[in-house]
Parts: sequence; structure tokens; C-alpha cells
Amino acid sequence: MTTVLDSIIEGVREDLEARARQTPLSEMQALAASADSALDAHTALEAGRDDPSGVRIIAEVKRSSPSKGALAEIPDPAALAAAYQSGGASVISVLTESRRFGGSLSDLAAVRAGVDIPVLRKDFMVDEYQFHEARAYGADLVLLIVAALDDRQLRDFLSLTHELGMNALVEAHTEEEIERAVTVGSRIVGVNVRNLKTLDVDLNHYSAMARHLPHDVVRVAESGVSGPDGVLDYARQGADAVLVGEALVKHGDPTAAVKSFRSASLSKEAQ
Ligand SMILES: O=C(O)c1ccccc1NCC(=O)[C@H](O)[C@H](O)COP(=O)(O)O
Repeated sequence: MTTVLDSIIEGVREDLEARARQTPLSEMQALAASADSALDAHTALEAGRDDPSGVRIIAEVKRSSPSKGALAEIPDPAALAAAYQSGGASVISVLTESRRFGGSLSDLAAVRAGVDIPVLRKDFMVDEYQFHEARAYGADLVLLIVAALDDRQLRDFLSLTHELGMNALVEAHTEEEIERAVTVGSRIVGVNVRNLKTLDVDLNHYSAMARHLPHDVVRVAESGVSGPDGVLDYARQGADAVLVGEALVKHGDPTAAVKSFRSASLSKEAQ
């Protein structure tokens, strides 16, 4: 059966083939090589651990989604990202997939130029070309979705990410995917409580998976936050960082929203 994830990836492959015809791999590699060095997203997120200033927020630029349709117009993604940074976000996530999420590489470049914290290229990374492209457009961090990759791709893409000076947020949904992420040496592991094959969101899923995350990886809780209490819940369950999209793009005051998420986690009691 074709899943939502399969059909997104089919479109991603078609789009990237068209871009590679315009700008061949060798040219994209040269652009990546001449880009400013990547910022250290691992340190930015790791700082959430045992830190009195609380859990780190990865704040997302997300116009639409397969599960919810249109979310926000976001005419100026750089301004939104700067507002997130002012509120205390540690990393900005930029969805660059266009068909379902309304994102683009131009959004990534604009955000990169508008903030001085690490930027995540949030896309469906299935081809070497996209990694050079991510770096060329200023990404510091890329997303690797375990469910979309076999073990060899996961290992090779993680190595390529590191060779290019970036970090990877390696996203898992099941215990088996966490194990695969850890086995290949991932240093930042996310648990997405949204099942990308069915789009179901289960807020209790992070707590069920958290015990499988080793202590030496940066632990990221992804999706489903609707307000400060959601961030606090993930922080109490041991998340070092929380990735938030919809609740931020729909909030009228993104700076205040990120601030409230950060301060909620300050009250995190013993984990
Ligand atoms: O958001 C979706 O509907 C979606 C569907 C299929 C693949 C990925 C999808 N979203 C990517 C994400 O995981 C989220 O953008 C991110 O974790 C933030 O989630 P939220 O705070 O719930 O918007």
C-alpha cells in the first residue's frame, strides 16, 4: 500500500531531478564548498541538557501540511525566523518541500541570512544531491527520516552530512527505528509523535519511546505541541529539545510564543 510518506517522496524525487537538470551535481558541490561554514547545531541543542535555562526550541517555518492543509501564509520567512530567534529559539527549521508544505530553498536562504542561529533544512532527503544543495543554501542541519531510508542510505547520508560540516537530526517513530538511528552513529535523534505513514499524532508516544533513547544522544521531541504545557510535558520526559511547527506559525506573536515555551520548561521538575 502506498503511504503518505511514499507519495511525498515520489514528488520530492521528481522535483529534485528537475533541479539537478538545471544545476548539475558538480556545480552544486562547488556551491556547497564555497558556502560559509555550517554552525554547530549539536552544541546549540545539547545545551538544553542539565541547563537551568531549560529545554531548547526548534521553531519551524511551516506554511501547510498534508495533515492540516494551509496553516499560515508566511510572506516573509526571514522575519518569522528572526522573531523566533528573539523569543529564544535555538534552531530554526525550514520546510523546503514545495508540493505539500509550500516551502522552498529560497525560504532556506532567506532564513539563513536573517538569523545567526543554526538552520535545519527540513525535507525528505533521499538523494546525495539534496545534501550539497542544503549546504549551498546555508543549512547547518538536515533531517534524515529513518522510515524513508535503508540502513546503507542512512549510514552514507549521515557520513556525507558530517563531511559537509553539518549535523543531522535523525528522525524515528518506532523502537526499531530508534535502534537503527543509534546503530549508524546518530548524535541527534528525534522521536516524531506523528506517524508519517498514517499522519496519526499520539502525544503519549514520546514517553513510550523515550526510554529507548541513549543518554549520549541529543533527544528531540517532535510534533503535536499546542502550547507551553506540551513543551513542559516533553521536557519532563527527558527531551533536550522540542520541535514545534503549527502552534508557532498560527500564533499571532511568535516571539512571545517561543518565550512562553521556553519559560514553561524552566519549571521542569526532576526527570
Ligand atoms: O505535518 C504533517 O502533516 C506531516 C505529514 C507528513 C510528513 C511530515 C509532516 N510534518 C513534518 C513534521 O514532522 C512537523 O512539521 C514538525 O514535527 C512540527 O509538527 P507540528 O508542531 O505538529 O506542526
